[in-house]
Amino acid sequence: MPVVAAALIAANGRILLHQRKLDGALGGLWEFPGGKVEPGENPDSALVRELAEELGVAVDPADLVYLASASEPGNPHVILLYTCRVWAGEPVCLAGEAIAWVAPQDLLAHEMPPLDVPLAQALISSI
Ligand SMILES: Nc1nc2c([nH]c(=O)n2[C@H]2C[C@H](O)[C@@H](COP(=O)(O)OP(=O)(O)OP(=O)(O)O)O2)c(=O)[nH]1
Repeated sequence: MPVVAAALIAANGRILLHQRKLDGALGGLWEFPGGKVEPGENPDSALVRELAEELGVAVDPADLVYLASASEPGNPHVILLYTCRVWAGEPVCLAGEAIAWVAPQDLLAHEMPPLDVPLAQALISSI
């Protein structure tokens, strides 16, 4: 089951993390915003939709740059991480518990779901 996620990278180098709702699956953990690819969608269009739903921003699929994927034994989900440096609108928290702009060196200090950890490491290595 494909899941797509984005590292929004601001001009000052900070990266947006999204805190999941406290009461749901993986509650309270900090992740890269995104979600499941629905039937009939391709990964880019799913991520554009999720970023609009979760953050209220408009992203051009051409500004999504694939970076890395993560999966784990026994879990049907595979997460594809894209970076994005261009969007329209100021991100706000529409669906989760909170958002935060985090310096790269502080990413791993945030408690993350398991698959977001190697994605964060790949991101840190890439910038
Ligand atoms: N970000 C993240 N998601 C994970 C991990 N492990 C894992 O099973 N997942 C699952 C939880 C969700 O079912 C799915 C991510 O989708 P989501 O819950 O954020 O987005 P969504 O809005 O499309 O999903 P939903 O509310 O309809 O269930 O991936 C992980 O390590 N990180």
